[in-house]
Amino acid sequence: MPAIIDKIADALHLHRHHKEAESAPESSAPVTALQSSTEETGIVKAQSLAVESKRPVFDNEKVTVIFVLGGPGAGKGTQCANLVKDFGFCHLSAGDLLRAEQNREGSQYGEMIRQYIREGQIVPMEVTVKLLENAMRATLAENHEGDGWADGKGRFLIDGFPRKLDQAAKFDQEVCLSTCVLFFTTTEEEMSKRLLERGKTSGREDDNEESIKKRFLVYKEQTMPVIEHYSKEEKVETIDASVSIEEVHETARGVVEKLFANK
Ligand SMILES: Nc1ncnc2c1ncn2[C@@H]1O[C@H](COP(=O)(O)OP(=O)(O)OP(=O)(O)O)[C@@H](O)[C@H]1O
Ligand SMILES: O=c1ccn([C@@H]2O[C@H](COP(=O)(O)O)[C@@H](O)[C@H]2O)c(=O)[nH]1
Repeated sequence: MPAIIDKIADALHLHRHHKEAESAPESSAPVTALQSSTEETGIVKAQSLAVESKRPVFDNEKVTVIFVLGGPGAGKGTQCANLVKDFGFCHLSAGDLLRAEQNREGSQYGEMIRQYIREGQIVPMEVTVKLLENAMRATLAENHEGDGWADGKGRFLIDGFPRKLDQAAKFDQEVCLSTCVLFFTTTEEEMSKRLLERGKTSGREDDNEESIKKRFLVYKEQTMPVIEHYSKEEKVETIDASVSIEEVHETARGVVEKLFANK
């Protein structure tokens, strides 16, 4: 394991394979209780102390995870916001969680995250997967109201993740087996135009020409293999994102409706 990853894993207590009992598949071996750290927010918010186990933290029979992928600026965040209104999902953007951690006072990962994001590179998966797991746990503990949230159930749109094959494997095996991938596609030219327009007001350090080029390259080299992987498992729903926001939304809503109808 490279030194930086090892250091992060140590800080997150990942070498101990902590797991919690809540929402885990019933057939698995019993585990001991959850212990929360004193920290209110951030990566180490809720660490669990449990016996070694390889099962996912959340049971995919109860917790639905839909990954949302597509190139930078394809419109993932925009469509997630629409699907939240339609279906009561909890929308978790991996990029937003990383930016929040980057800006969290006292975070030991802040500077590292900033550098990765500026370069369009993928932050070491231990950090991102732990942020997602913590956010899911916190949401499930909130007693969220609405369809799909009774009796320990939940439904999540995980936006901009997994960006790399190793993240996909880690999340599916250790956090929750994903149900499907919504894959938004359009041309690089269109994505670039949208990002540069967004960059006029977003304040994002990576909405500039230089970072955008790097993000496209990382997307092609590292994220496309994730799409190919899930395509082989017949989990990918490809949605044309070149049309208007409303038209993309109609298609996306139809896809999710079908998915829930068959669940
Ligand atoms: N179908 C569309 N037509 C035109 N503009 C769009 C469309 N969808 C999204 N946009 C605009 O494009 C920009 C990028 O959209 P959005 O932030 O949803 O993309 P994203 O895929 O989440 O980006 P990133 O990967 O960088 O997080 C936003 O300014 C949004 O308003
Ligand atoms: O799983 C992830 C997701 C994102 N990143 C980094 O964040 C930026 C911005 O992501 P957006 O989805 O566009 O908000 C991305 O370019 C990566 O640097 C990551 O490392 N891992």
